[in-house]
Amino acid sequence: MSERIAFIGGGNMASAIIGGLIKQGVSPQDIDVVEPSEEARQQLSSSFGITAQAQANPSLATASLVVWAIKPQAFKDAAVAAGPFTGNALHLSVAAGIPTDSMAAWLGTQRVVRAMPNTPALIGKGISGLFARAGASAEDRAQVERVMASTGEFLWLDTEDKLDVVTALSGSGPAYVFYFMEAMTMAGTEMGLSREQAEHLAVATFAGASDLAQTSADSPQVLRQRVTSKGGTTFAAISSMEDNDVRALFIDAMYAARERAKKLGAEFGAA
Ligand SMILES: NC(=O)c1ccc[n+]([C@@H]2O[C@H](COP(=O)([O-])OP(=O)(O)OC[C@H]3O[C@@H](n4cnc5c(N)ncnc54)[C@H](OP(=O)(O)O)[C@@H]3O)[C@@H](O)[C@H]2O)c1
Ligand code: PRO
Repeated sequence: MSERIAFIGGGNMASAIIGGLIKQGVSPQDIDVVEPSEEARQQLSSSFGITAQAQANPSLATASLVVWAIKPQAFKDAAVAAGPFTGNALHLSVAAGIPTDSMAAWLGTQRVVRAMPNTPALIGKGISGLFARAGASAEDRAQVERVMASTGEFLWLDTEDKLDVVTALSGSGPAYVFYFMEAMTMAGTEMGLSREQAEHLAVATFAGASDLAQTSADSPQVLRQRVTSKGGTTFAAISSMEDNDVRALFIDAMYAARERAKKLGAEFGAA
């Protein structure tokens, strides 16, 4: 990758992608970042040696790819500020909800792709859903794949609305996993383990179970059944969860996340 890449927004997700690109051999000198927060600019400088700009400026015109890594709420204003300099670039957004229709209208180009990554991207173990607008060429898609591969796995979606589902599942998903880790740690501590012991056991359990699910030919359901001896301890725990409708509540929570993605798009994507 010898092309220049500009990031609009230099926070968590931008840093995860930039970290992956630099590990892949991209020079920090080929990366521009627009980031209004001084603290975030300092972080980019100390982590990656990148001197970020406080606002959009004509130097963005040298970028062949612009990555939009800002909150949906800030997208339109940022697009209006940077759009005049980026007309010739391919645009890749990681923002939840904001539709490519809006981006195409704000930026005056059809070369728009959306990605929904997740924070394990920070260690190259993310997974992203990707959707390309019809105006993005095969080479545009290939360029996006090269960038997103630096953060982990990716899969292409055939319709844009499925990105909201990916957002609810794997985009927000790490938070669900951490939430369960927190609950397991809390329970283990209440029952007499030290906090460190309980957290260690919870984190290692998720890591081991995830590796097992990834490498096994069996489904998560079968793997769960293998842990669950009839009349045993796991059976007691799973029965308690089923009696309390934990599965249904969890599914409700994911619908709430998808709904929020749609609302963010409708509210902040309005042209
Ligand atoms: N975090 C995740 O797990 C995750 C996963 C998938 C997708 N995403 C998406 O990624 C996007 C960014 O999320 P994030 O977690 O990286 O947020 P973040 O850490 O808050 O980073 C966004 C950065 O953009 C800056 N910003 C605000 N207005 C700007 C402007 N006009 N031009 C340039 N930069 C501007 C913010 O500065 P201030 O703080 O000063 O406002 C902030 O530093 C969101 O749209 C989110 O939906 C996030
Ligand atoms: N973080 C962003 C949010 O919570 C998008 C997916 C993960 O809105």
